[in-house]
Amino acid sequence: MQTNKRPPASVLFIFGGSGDLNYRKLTPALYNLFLDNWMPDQFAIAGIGRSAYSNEKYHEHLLDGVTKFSRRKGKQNGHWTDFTQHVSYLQMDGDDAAAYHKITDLVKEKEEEWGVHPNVIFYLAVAPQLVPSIAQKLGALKICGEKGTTRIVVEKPFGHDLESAHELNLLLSSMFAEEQIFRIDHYLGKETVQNILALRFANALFEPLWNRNYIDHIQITAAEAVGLEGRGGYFEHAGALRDMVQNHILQILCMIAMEPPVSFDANEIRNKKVDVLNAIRRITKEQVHDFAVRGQYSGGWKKGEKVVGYRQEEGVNPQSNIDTFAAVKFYIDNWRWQGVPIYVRTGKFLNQKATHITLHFKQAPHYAFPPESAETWRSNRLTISIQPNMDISIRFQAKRPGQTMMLDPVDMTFDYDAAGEHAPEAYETLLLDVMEGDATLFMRNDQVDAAWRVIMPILEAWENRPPQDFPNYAPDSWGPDAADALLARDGHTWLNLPPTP
Ligand SMILES: NC(=O)C1=CN([C@@H]2O[C@H](COP(=O)(O)OP(=O)(O)OC[C@H]3O[C@@H](n4cnc5c(N)ncnc54)[C@H](OP(=O)(O)O)[C@@H]3O)[C@@H](O)[C@H]2O)C=CC1
Ligand SMILES: O=C1O[C@H](COP(=O)(O)O)[C@@H](O)[C@H](O)[C@H]1O
Repeated sequence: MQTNKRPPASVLFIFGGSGDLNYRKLTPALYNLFLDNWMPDQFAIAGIGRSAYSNEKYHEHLLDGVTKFSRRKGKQNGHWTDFTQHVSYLQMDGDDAAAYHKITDLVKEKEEEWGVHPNVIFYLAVAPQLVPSIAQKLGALKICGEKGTTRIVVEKPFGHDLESAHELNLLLSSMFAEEQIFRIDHYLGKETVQNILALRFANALFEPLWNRNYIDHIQITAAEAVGLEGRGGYFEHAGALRDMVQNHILQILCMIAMEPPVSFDANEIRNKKVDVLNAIRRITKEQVHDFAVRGQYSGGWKKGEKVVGYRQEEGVNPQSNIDTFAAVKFYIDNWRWQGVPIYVRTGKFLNQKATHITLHFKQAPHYAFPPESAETWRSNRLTISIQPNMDISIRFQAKRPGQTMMLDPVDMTFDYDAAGEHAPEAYETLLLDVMEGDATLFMRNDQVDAAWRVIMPILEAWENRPPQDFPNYAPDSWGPDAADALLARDGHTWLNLPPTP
């Protein structure tokens, strides 16, 4: 085991301890932190839910998730019993204020056992509508007065729209100081997303080109090959624009477009990011049609298997107008990005899982090579692949070997997978940051508000104007034709990278 500077003693309460997020992501991440020797010397994790579990059954349930979803794929499960010494289950209803003594009792017990006052972390991995009720009850607990040692982690989506996000922010800040509130967006914990800052600001090579003088347009794709995976009840209240664009995609856009930070202080990074969100040109409701495209998948075939359409999924209204695909063209009105379109798209049941960002460079001002080789002239681009590939690739023109001056596009690639032996999962990084109290990779209240402000006109226009053509894309495709038209109008096409072998 490596020696790490580990966080102080901590008790972590996971509301939603019996839920999907904890099963798939949180416990596998915590177990990996334990295996990599990042967990504190003294720690306790308590899963919370209404379902009945003995500690033993709870551990079995969690081990199943670890075996299926951990990046270690079941390897090193031999240390599981040691890990579970720290894990318990508290059966309680988050709406029942009288049950909250179970929390203070456990904290007291650990305090006595360890002889120190531990950090207390409340992770709210529950449906958004439960968050205010739980947060209110937590705020009333005596331990929540311990500024700095008590933290609350709130999962996305943060609110349902600008107004509800604003109300939730008010509620949380009436009980917790801003530095105690961790609004999570797991994309910010992804290694390759964090590497955007290193690429841009640790190298003198790219920054001089990173602006409207050299960049023609930018594309951000966050395509998913999976469908709803049983989350129909949630998705019916969300849709792709709320689920992915308002948070993950806008956060990536901020990292691509932000000005160089003076330091890596959490507030400095967040200030620079919020500047980007505030500079995004507001689309008026009347313009939405020209700037945004929505889609919903039909039934059909996916990799040889018959699948139902969105409207036939469990928990979905058979006449649902919810978007399972969204594409938007943004402009950033500032000196760096004026006039550079930024196209973003996301969707369920698309052709492949692929998240990548591409900066397409402008053509060289004069082409002195034979016209036969001009076909691929436009191909200078820099691609940052977030997942499943983790790499950065630069495409440029090179001479084709031979006696004639013919050019071909070639790629020079940095493979992040090969460099970092065991890249931590996003939730590992973020949970460790919470235990350490580092909020750099979390959203501040004004960032959340600003992101909602960007998408509100689109949401409102879509809600007021029901789509006439849903369902409008087939599973395994790249979304509706209108998404291609959005770029074609500007003379561009979406970059669809070849699938991972
Ligand atoms: N699943 C995922 O991959 C992702 C989820 N998220 C977010 O995480 C949050 C949780 O999602 P997910 O885990 O999928 O949802 P689930 O429906 O799987 O889990 C919900 C959890 O909430 C608990 N719960 C519900 N009502 C109460 C109550 N009154 N008191 C105490 N506990 C309660 C449930 O436990 P019980 O029924 O036992 O009471 C269950 O553990 C959501 O905000 C979601 O958007 C974000 C990113 C990815
Ligand atoms: O937050 C969410 O993200 C997942 C996609 O996450 P990824 O890390 O697998 O790219 C998405 O499926 C889900 O709908 C959304 O709520």
